[in-house]
Amino acid sequence: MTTGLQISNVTKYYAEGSNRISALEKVSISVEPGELVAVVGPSGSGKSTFLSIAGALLKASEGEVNLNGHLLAKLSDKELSNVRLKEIGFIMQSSNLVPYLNVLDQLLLVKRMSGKVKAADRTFAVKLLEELGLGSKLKSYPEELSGGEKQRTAIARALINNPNVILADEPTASLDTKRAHEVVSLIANEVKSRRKAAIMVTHDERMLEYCDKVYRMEDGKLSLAETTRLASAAESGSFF
Ligand SMILES: Nc1ncnc2c1ncn2[C@@H]1O[C@H](COP(=O)(O)OP(=O)(O)OP(=O)(O)O)[C@@H](O)[C@H]1O
Repeated sequence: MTTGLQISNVTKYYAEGSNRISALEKVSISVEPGELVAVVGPSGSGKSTFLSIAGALLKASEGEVNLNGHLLAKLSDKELSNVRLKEIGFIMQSSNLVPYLNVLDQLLLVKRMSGKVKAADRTFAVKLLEELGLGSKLKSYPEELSGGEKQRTAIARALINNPNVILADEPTASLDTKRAHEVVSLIANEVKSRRKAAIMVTHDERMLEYCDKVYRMEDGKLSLAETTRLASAAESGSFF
């Protein structure tokens, strides 16, 4: 079975009155297990549309998305929601934690949504939280956590169902530099050690050092950024 994420020639049109605007044009990318790729690009270039299609939240107008061996266009709505729950871990800009659940229960809630919570699930949740430096915070509520701790809880929550694909949308948007490095290096470690295929949309050039490849989205077209161009552009601040 093919694993990871393969997106081939995906085009997305939005209807706007009688016009249609094309938000993505023949976008192709392949992300292997254990690989973390970044997607950068200006506002309105198509990054959110791209991540929504990769995450089975939006259907492509043309082209093919193969997620972990599933051709998304062939799945029913029920099958798609199952794929989102069990095979994709989403990490968003803000951690979106449930205010009245403690850290451990944030993870167990996700397990509960996909079936009964077993003793092994609880053990795995504790292990993940310890791995992410939250071993002493299992019983803490979101309001008692720092921004970085909240985002680390969100990373653990994204991993609790052991998905093969991780999609992160600006995961450092609400963090200071130190916390941002902490969070992205933890994402990179989990991606490597647990062999996830991961895409991170980011505006934050400081985070690119953790990524295996950097792609640039411009006017709905995705291209691999050349390392040399990237380094010099990031230095001059012209890349974003
Ligand atoms: N639901 C929609 N209906 C019509 N047009 C849309 C819709 N969603 C996005 N667009 C348009 O598609 C293009 C790509 O938008 P998208 O949100 O994917 O860009 P983005 O790179 O994520 O931007 P940002 O960095 O500001 O979040 C833009 O021109 C946007 O106006």
